[in-house]
Parts: sequence; structure tokens; C-alpha cells
Amino acid sequence: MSTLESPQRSPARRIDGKACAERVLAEVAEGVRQLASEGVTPGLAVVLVGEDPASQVYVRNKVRQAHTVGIRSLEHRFDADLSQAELLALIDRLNRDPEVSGILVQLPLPAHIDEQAVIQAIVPAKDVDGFHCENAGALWQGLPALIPCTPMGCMRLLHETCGDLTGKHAVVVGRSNIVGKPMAALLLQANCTVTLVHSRSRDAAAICRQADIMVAAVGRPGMIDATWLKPGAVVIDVGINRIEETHDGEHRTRLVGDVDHASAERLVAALTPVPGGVGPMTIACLMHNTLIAARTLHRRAASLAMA
Ligand SMILES: Nc1nc(=O)c2c([nH]1)NC[C@@H]1CN(c3ccc(C(=O)N[C@@H](CCC(=O)O)C(=O)O)cc3)C=[N+]21
Repeated sequence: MSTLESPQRSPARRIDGKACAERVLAEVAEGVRQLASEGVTPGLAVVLVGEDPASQVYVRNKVRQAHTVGIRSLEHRFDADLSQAELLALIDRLNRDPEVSGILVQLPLPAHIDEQAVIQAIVPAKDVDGFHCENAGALWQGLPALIPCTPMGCMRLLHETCGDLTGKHAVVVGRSNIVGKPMAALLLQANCTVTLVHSRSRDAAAICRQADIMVAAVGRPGMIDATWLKPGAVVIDVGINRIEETHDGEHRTRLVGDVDHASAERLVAALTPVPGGVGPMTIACLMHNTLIAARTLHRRAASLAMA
């Protein structure tokens, strides 16, 4: 490669999400052991409606990880024709079940079910996704809250990569309630200057080129290439896109992020891979949230018993 084509930069550091997730899971396992000594076992209820094959894989992974850290997990699977009323009745039961510390309803739900109605029906104390508006509001106000797992995982990766984030310009691409918005709140709390870029932004690439920290969460395979990035930036790729490919006459699906890694790699300081980046962190943080929820519910019950 000639020096004319690319600046003299060593290739980007690959941020190892799998290794970081293992560290988070080890901490959670320790926390679960401590709680067990007080007679409490955290329980995670995972609700899956319909047959989406990708969702099946995630749910299986979540259940497996839960068991490895000592969390009891209860799977509730239904056909896609489950009614909203039936789902809300289940949520109501799980809300009141003392064995259940966390409730995760796998999204997306079938079109006939109102996702917001279901999310807001979960008691905030068991909302381990952090999607309930009470948790979302508490996060923006800096109050104790259950924090969405993917943004929490991204923050952990950023802190391990950069240390203190104070004063850095962080650009989040994507404004979903699940990733973009809570990500912006967490970066703000970490003293970054935060910009949210989205599909209606003017000069999106030019704004992104100012980012010391770039978080890509748009769901468009390879959209963010080197022309969107500042040399030396730290890049978190949240995208998990399954693309169909024909390779040597063989048809298969491949997992790619929102960042064009071949192009970005030569320019940036550090980059999360897909797979093996944010994905494993999301699951590890779900276990963290389940532990936190179990501990909070237990403390609350104990102090009520004292009163
Ligand atoms: N209520 C709810 N909460 C969620 O957190 C939630 C959801 N619904 N719906 C679907 C998305 C997606 N999601 C992933 C988690 C881990 C990986 C993951 O571990 N990915 C592996 C690869 C897995 C593979 O090969 O497919 C990786 O990136 O290394 C991926 C995707 C959680 N989601």
C-alpha cells in the first residue's frame, strides 16, 4: 500500500467484547454468590412470541449465560398468534411472582401486539431491559435506574478502552429508544459533548468526522466508512445485520455491523468487531441488570419487613 493512499497509521486496535463480557459475567457470578448467602437466587423470565429464528438464537444464548452465572431462568414461548390480552396477563403474573427478578420480552413482537403497551406493563423494578419510561426518565435525571443493556455494554467497552471520557466529542448515529437515546444519556453523564445524528440530519458525515467517539446504531450494513470518521477515533459498532451472500456458489448469511471495517480499520484508533463486540456485552449486561434487580427487590422486601 502506498503512503499516498493512506496515512502512516498502525491498524486499529480490536476491542475484544467477548473478553470484556467474560469479565462482567465473572463479576455478576460473584454478586450472585453473595446474594445466595442471603438466601436469594435471581430469576430471569424471558418471553418469546413467534418463531423468528434470530430471536430464538438470542434467547437460547441468554438462557445459557444465565445458568453459567447462577441465575435461574424461565422461558415462556408462544406462537405468533398469542393475543395482546394473554401477553399482558402473563406480564401481570410475572410482575407479582416473587421468584422473578427480571422480565425480558424479546422484541420485535408480532404486528398485532402494541409493544409500548407491553413494555409499560412491566413493573419498573423488574424491567431488566431498561425500556420502561420510568427507568428511561430516571436515567436522564441521573437517578438510580435499570439501564438498557446495549448502551451499558458500550460504556463499559469505552471506559476500558479510553479511561476517562471527559470533554470528548461523542457522536451517536441512530436515535432509537433502545440504543441511541439511552447511549446519549450515558455519554452525557460521563461528561462527553454529545451529538445525536439521524436519518434527517444535514451533513451527517461531516458531523461524524468530528467525533472522538463514534457509536453507530443505525442498522444499515457498512454505512459508516472512513469518509465518516476522524483519524484516531474510537468506534463502537452496535449494528448486527445479517446479510445474504453467495460465496463460491454457496449461499450463506454473514453477520456485519454498521461500520465498513475494511475501510475504517486503517484510520481509527480502536474498533469493536461484529460479531464479538457489542453483542456479547449486551447479554452480560442483561445478567448484571438481573442481579441488580434481584438485590434491589430483596432489600426493599427486607426493609418493608422491618417497618
Ligand atoms: N427485549 C429485547 N432486549 C434485547 O436486548 C434484544 C431484543 N429484545 N431483541 C433482539 C435484540 C438483539 N440482541 C442481541 C444480543 C446479543 C447478540 C450477540 O451476542 N451477538 C453475537 C453473535 C450472535 C450470532 O452469531 O448471531 C455477537 O455479536 O458476537 C446479538 C443480538 C438483543 N436484543
